[in-house]
Amino acid sequence: MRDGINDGTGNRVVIKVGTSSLITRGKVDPVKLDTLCATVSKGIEAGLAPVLVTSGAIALGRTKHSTLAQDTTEARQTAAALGQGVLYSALHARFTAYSLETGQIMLTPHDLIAPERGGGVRRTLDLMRSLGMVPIVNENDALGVRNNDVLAALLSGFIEARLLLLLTNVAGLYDGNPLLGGDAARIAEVTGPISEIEAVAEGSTGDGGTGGMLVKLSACWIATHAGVRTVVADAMDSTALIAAFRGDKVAGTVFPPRTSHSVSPDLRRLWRAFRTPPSGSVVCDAAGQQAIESGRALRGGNVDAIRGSFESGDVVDIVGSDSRMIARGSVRLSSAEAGAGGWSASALFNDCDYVRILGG
Ligand SMILES: Nc1ncnc2c1ncn2[C@@H]1O[C@H](COP(=O)(O)OP(=O)(O)O)[C@@H](O)[C@H]1O
Ligand SMILES: N[C@@H](CCC(=O)OP(=O)(O)O)C(=O)O
Repeated sequence: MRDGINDGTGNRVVIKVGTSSLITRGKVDPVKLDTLCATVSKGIEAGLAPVLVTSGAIALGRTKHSTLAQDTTEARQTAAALGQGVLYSALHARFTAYSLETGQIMLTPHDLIAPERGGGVRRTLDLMRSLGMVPIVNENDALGVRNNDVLAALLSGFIEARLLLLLTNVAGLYDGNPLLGGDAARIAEVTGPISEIEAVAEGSTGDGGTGGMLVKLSACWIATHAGVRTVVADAMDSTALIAAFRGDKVAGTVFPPRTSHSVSPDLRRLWRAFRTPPSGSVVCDAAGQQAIESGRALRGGNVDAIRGSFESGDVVDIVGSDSRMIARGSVRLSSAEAGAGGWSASALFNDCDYVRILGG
C-alpha cells in the first residue's frame, strides 16, 4: 500500500481528456498539457496505474490545411492522421520531463469488443503497466472517427478499472449547459436513472470535440454497467484524480457502478446498447417487461407502441407498459417497419443486443 492506495490490480484507472482540455486555438496548450501530465504523475506516485485516452488530433490537424476544416469524413480522418503525431509528440515530451515513459496505442471499439482481437491489447497493456509506462490511447480515427468518451468507457470495462475519469472543460454535469450562461447547478452524484439526466445534457460546444455531455452519458452508461465508478471533472483540477479514486469528495459528478467486477462485463452487448444516445423508444407489454426485468429471453412479449423515428440498427429505449425505461438496445427494424404493428418483442431485439437497466 502506498499513500492509502492498494497497488494490486485494483489500482487501474482510465483517464480520458477531451479536445478543449488540451488544445487552444488549434495548438497544444502548454498549461493544459502540463496540468494533465502533473495530474497523471501525481497519480502514479500515489500508486495508481493510469491509462490515458486523449483527444485533440482532429483539432490539431485541421489548422494545417484549410481543406481539413471542412465537415466531411475524409477531412476529419485526414486531420486526425496529421494531428495525431503532433499530439503524441507533445504528450511524450512533457511526460519525459516528469521522467515517465509513454507508448502510443491506437484502438477502435472493435478491438475491445471482439474476443479474438482483445488478447493483443490486453498483453500489451499489461506489459506496459509492468514497465511503469503510461499508455496513451486515441481512437484510430483514420479508420473511422467515433468518440473517445465511449472508447474510454469500453477500455475501463476491458481492463476492469477501479475508476473512469472523464476530464473536460466543465466541472461535471450540470442541470443545464454551464457555458451558455444562466445559473446552472452541478449535479454531485447520479444514483437514479441516467436517462433522466439525458434531458439536461446537450451536444458539444468545443473545437474539434465530438458529442458533448450527451455522449459522455453514453460512456457513463457503459462504464457503470461494466462495474466501473465514473467521474466527470474539470481537467484543470489536479486533485480530482486521487480524490475520485479514493471515493473522497470531488468537485465533479460521480456515477457509482451499477454492478460489480465479479460479473464479467459483456462489452459487445454494452456497446450495442449504449454506443449512442437513443433515437426513439419501443413500448413493451407486461409479458415483455417481465421477461426483461427477470433476465429471461424476450419470447412471448409483444410491442405495444413505437415512439420517435429510428433506423434498423439504431439504439432505442425499451420502455415498460408503465412508461418506465427498463432496457436499451439496438433495434432490428426501423420505426417505419415496426410502426406497422403486431410485432413480438423478439422480432425487434436479439437477446444479445439489449441491456437491462441496473440500479434504477
Ligand atoms: N448539462 C450539461 N452539463 C455540463 N456540460 C454540458 C451540459 N450540456 C452540454 N454541455 C457541454 O458539454 C461540453 C463538454 O463536452 P465536449 O465538448 O464533448 O467535451 P470534451 O471535448 O472534453 O469531450 C461542455 O463544454 C458543455 O458546453
Ligand atoms: N479521436 C478524436 C477525438 C474525438 C473525440 O471524442 O473528441 P472529444 O469529444 O473532444 O473527446 C481526436 O483525437 O481528435
